[in-house]
Amino acid sequence: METITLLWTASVVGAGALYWFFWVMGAAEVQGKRAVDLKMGSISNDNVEDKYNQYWSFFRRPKETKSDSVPAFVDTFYNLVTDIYEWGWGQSFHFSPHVPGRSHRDATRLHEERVADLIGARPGHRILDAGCGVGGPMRAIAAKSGSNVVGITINEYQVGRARAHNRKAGLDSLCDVVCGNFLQMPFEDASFDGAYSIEATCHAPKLDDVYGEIFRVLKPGALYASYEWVTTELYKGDVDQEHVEIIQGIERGDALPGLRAYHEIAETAKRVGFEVVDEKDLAKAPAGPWWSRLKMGKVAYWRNHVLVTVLTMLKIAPKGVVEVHEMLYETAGHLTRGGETGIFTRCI
Ligand SMILES: C=C(CC[C@@H](C)[C@H]1CC[C@H]2C3=CC[C@H]4[C@H](C)[C@@H](O)CC[C@]4(C)[C@H]3CC[C@]12C)C(C)C
Ligand SMILES: C[S@@+](CC[C@H](N)C(=O)[O-])C[C@H]1O[C@@H](n2cnc3c(N)ncnc32)[C@H](O)[C@@H]1O
Repeated sequence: METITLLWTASVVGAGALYWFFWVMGAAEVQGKRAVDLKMGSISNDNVEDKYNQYWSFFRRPKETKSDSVPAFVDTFYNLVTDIYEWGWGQSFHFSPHVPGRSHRDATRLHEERVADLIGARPGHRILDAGCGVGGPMRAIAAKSGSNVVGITINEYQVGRARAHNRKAGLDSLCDVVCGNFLQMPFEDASFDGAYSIEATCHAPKLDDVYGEIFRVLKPGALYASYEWVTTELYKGDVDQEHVEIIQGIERGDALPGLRAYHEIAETAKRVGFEVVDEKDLAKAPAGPWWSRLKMGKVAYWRNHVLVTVLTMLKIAPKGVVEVHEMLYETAGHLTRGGETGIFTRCI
């Protein structure tokens, strides 16, 4: 009798612990994805490992990537990482300056709403989001400004996720999402009243191409704001091997065909026809460090590693997820070092 009671108690406690570990702790972000729901975008379970290996060999030497193939490999990258990003970061795939006393969620929203102010978005406007992810920024900007936002992403899986989130947030009448390449957009000339891109155009092999397309679809006089990833004047790739490793680590783990230098952004914008009204390094004071959120996540990363390993062993998550997760963990280290050394920043 006692043994039965003991076994019964042990199994109830065990089941409770498993439930807590996978479902309660598994929801890394409030309202986020759960570990048991991790898919690898539109890649079938049997192909995840192969796709990851193909991605990895393509981006091993980022500056040598073939321009024409970049969008296809960026698409593969987002098939591999979209669910992990949503699970561990939320619906906005970008960094935000740390705001003392405010949560990450608030800081993210403030950073997104700033875009609506910068481009003067208002009700009746049609605004372009070039590289929209699963639409965190588009929902914040549409809700704040009342404008209609049209997002474009190269990744079909993200289109489905973004549309589902838009419906759930009751914003589907203001937010629309299309699958396409921002280097050749399926939009008429002069058909938008404003545009923005948040940490997305860094995926373009040539910045001229995507800026040129955005300029084409904007009405004359309309405003465009872009949050960019760049190296700073402190980056000394010709003499400092550690600098090279950090920057290549960022490029490899984020599907970037080569980071640009800070000064190239405004130069390119002018070259394609824009007038540059303002530019800023988003890491400079009074902005708090954008990489602090990455540093604080160490315990969560370990828990996530255990979760993906166990789920792969149980065949709930596809083979290859552990490798993708490890790649992201390493990338987080390179991004943190890039921020701390000041050789890498985000600018507008
Ligand atoms: C703009 C881009 C993406 C920026 C960030 C949203 C992502 C960059 C690195 C990602 C992450 C790193 C570590 C992951 C962690 C190991 C895992 O357990 C949970 C998810 C991470 C925190 C993940 C989340 C998104 C990033 C911070 C690029 C692609 C241009
Ligand atoms: C880091 S995510 C940022 C997403 C979104 N701006 C956000 O902040 O949540 C980069 C986005 O750019 C998109 N992207 C990259 N290259 C693209 C291309 N050639 N055409 C369209 N979208 C692209 C990706 O699919 C992804 O949605």
